[in-house]
Amino acid sequence: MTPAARVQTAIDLLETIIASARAKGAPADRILGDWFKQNRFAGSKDRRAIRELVYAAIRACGPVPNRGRAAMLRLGQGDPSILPLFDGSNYGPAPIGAKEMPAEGGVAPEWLVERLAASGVEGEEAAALLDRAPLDIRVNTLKADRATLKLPVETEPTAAPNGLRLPTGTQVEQWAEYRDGKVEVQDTGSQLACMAVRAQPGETIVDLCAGGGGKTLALAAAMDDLGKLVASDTDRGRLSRLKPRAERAGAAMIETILLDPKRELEALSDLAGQADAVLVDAPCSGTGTWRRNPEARWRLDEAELARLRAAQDHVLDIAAALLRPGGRIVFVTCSLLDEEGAERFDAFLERHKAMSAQPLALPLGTPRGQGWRLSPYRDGTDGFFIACAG
Ligand SMILES: C[S@@+](CC[C@H](N)C(=O)[O-])C[C@H]1O[C@@H](n2cnc3c(N)ncnc32)[C@H](O)[C@@H]1O
Repeated sequence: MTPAARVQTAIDLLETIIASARAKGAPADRILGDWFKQNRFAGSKDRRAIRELVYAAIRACGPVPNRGRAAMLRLGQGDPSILPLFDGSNYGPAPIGAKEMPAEGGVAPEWLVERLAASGVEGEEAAALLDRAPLDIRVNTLKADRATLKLPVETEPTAAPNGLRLPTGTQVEQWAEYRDGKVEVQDTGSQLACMAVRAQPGETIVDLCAGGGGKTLALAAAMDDLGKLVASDTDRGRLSRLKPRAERAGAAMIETILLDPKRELEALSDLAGQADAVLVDAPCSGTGTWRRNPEARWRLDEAELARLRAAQDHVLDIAAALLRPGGRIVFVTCSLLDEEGAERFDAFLERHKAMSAQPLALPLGTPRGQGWRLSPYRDGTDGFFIACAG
C-alpha cells in the first residue's frame, strides 16, 4: 500500500471506530482486527502503519471527532508527514478543502478534563495519560526467578519485586518462557496493586472482581500456591479466561466462582466472615489506562461514571461481608478520578465505622486521600488508586 492509501484506510477505520464509540459498540482493537482479517492484501508493514495512524489520531482528538477525516487532519497538525498525503492520488485521501477543519485536540472531552483537574491531574500529568505505555512483565515465582531467568531480549528490573520492563513491541506471547508460564504480561502498577494485598501462603484470599485473573495469578504466586484463593466475577467470558492461564502458570490453588449481579453473596456465602484479605479491583472508567486504550475517553459519560461509582460502593460492601475480623480489604481502581478512588474509599469507611485506613508500603506512588496514587507521569505505570482498610 502507498503511504496515502494507508492514511485513507486509517480514515475509513476511524469513521467506523467513531460510530462505534458513539453507539457503545465494538472497541477499536476489534474493529482493526476484523479489518485486517478481511483484507489480507494488507501486509504486516501496512497493518503496523495503519494501526499506528489510527491510534495516534485517537490520541490526538480530545472529544469524539465528527469524522475520520477530521481526526486525521488533527493528527496532521502535529505530524508534518501526514498533510502532504491528502493529495487525491489513487486510494489516497482527497485534497483538503478550503473550509475543512481538523477535529478538536486536547486530552479528553471538556467535562472530563475538568473532573481530572478537580482530582489534581492537569498539565503534563494529564497529557501523560496519553503517552505510549511501556511493556512490563511479571516473572512468575511459581516457575522462575527474576535474578536468574534468561530471556530473549534485554530487560530492566522495575520497582515491582518480580517485574521487568521490555523493549516496546516485544512479542512476548511467542516466547517459550511465556508458553511455559514463567512470565505474564502485567503493568508495574497492577503488580504493585497485588503487592498491596500482602498475600501470604496459607491465607484465605478473595479476588472479588477477578476478570481474566491477571491479579489472581500474581496473588497465587505470592501465596506460593498454598492456601485458599477464590477468583470471582460477574462476567462469565472474562472469568473463563483464567483457567488456561492458571494452568500455564502452575497455580493449582485458584477456585473460580461466577457471580450473579446483585446476588453475589449467595454464591460466596461459604466465605462470609472468613477471608484474611479481599482484593477489590473494582469496575471503573479506566482513566489510568488511556495509554493502552485511548478510545475509552470517547465512550465515557456522566451516566456511566455514576453507574461505576455505585458499582464501586457495591463491591466494597460485598468485600466487607467476606472479611474475617482483623482481615484487610485492598481497594483498587485504574482511574485517577477521586470520585472513583479516594472519595469511594472515604465513603466506604463512613459506612463501615469499625474499619480504618491502613498504611501502604509501595516502592512507587504518592499519597492520595486515605490511600495511594500511581500515575503514568510520576511513576511510569498505569494510573491507579490503591487503598487498604482493616
Ligand atoms: C477492573 S476489572 C478487573 C480486572 C482484573 N482484576 C485483572 O486484573 O485482570 C473489574 C471487573 O469487575 C467485574 N465486576 C463488575 N461488577 C461486579 C460485581 N458486582 N461483582 C464482582 N465483579 C464485578 C467486571 O466484570 C470486571 O471484570
